[in-house]
Amino acid sequence: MSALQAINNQTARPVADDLVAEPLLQVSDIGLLFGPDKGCQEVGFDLYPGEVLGIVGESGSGKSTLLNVLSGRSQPDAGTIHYRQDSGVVTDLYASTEAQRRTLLRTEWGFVEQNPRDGLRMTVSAGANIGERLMAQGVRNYGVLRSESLRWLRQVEIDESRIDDLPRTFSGGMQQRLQIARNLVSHPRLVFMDEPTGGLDVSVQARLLDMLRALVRDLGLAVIIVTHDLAVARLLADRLMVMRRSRVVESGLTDQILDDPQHPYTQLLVSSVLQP
Ligand SMILES: Nc1ncnc2c1ncn2[C@@H]1O[C@H](COP(=O)(O)OP(=O)(O)OP(=O)(O)O)[C@@H](O)[C@H]1O
Repeated sequence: MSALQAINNQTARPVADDLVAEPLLQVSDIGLLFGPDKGCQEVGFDLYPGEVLGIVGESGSGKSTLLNVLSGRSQPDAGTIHYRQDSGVVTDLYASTEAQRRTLLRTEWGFVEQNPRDGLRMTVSAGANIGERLMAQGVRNYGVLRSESLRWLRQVEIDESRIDDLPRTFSGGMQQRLQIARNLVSHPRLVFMDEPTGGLDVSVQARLLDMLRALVRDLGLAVIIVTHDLAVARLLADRLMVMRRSRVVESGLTDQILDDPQHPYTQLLVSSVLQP
C-alpha cells in the first residue's frame, strides 16, 4: 500500500457527488499562537482548484506561521484543515501522521521556499534536484528522469547544458527557478510559496513573476502565496487575505481589496505602498 493510500484508508470521509464545485482545501478556525497575538488565530477559508490566494500583511503579522500550518508543517493549536485528494477522497490533515503529511508535500503539494537553499539539495546536480520528486513517485527509468529534467530546465529558462551542475554554481534567480522546476515536475495540485521573489534583484523578480504567472495559469495550479509585496499579490493572486497581529482583518478579491480597501489597516498598507 502506498503512503497516499494509507492516508486514504485512515482518514477518508465520504466523497461528495459534485467534485468540480468542491473546494481543494477547507480551513476552519485554524490557530497557532506563540504568545498573545503572535502567530495566527481564527483563520478560515475555502480554496478551489486553480485558485491563487495571497496572504499579505506587515512583518510579524503571522503570514509564515499560517502558511506552515496550512502546508502541514506546523501542528495548529486549534481548528481543522481538510484536503481533497486527486482521488476525490477528503483527508483531515492533522488527523494524519507526520509521515503522511510529508508524503503529500512530496506528491500532490509543493512548497517554494523564500531561500532556494532551503528548498534545493545543494550537493546534488540540477538534474537530480528535478528528478528527485519523480523518483519519490516511483519513476525509475533513467531516460525518463533525464528527459523530464531537461524539459523542466527549458520551462524555467535554464540552459540545458547546466543539467549536471550543482545549484551552488547558479545565480539566486536561477536557483529560485530550479526550485520551482523541482516542485512542479511532479504535477502538484496545490503549491505553497513563501515570498518566492524576496531577496532577488528587482529585474530578476519581474522575470520570475512573469514566469510564475504563466506556469500557474498553464498548469491550472492552486497556490497559496505569502508576500509582503502588494505588487506581487496584485500580479499573481485572485483573492487576498490581509493579516494583522495574527488575525485576518480583511479578505476578498484582489482588485477589490487593493482598489477599495475597507479596513483601516488595509487602507494604511495600500496607501503606504502607493506613496513614494
Ligand atoms: N517558532 C516560534 N516561536 C516563537 N515565536 C514565533 C515562532 N515563529 C513565529 N513566532 C512569532 O510569531 C509572530 C508571527 O511570525 P511570522 O513569522 O508568522 O510573521 P510573518 O508575517 O511571516 O513575518 P515576516 O514577514 O517578517 O516573515 C512573530 O511575533 C514571531 O516572532
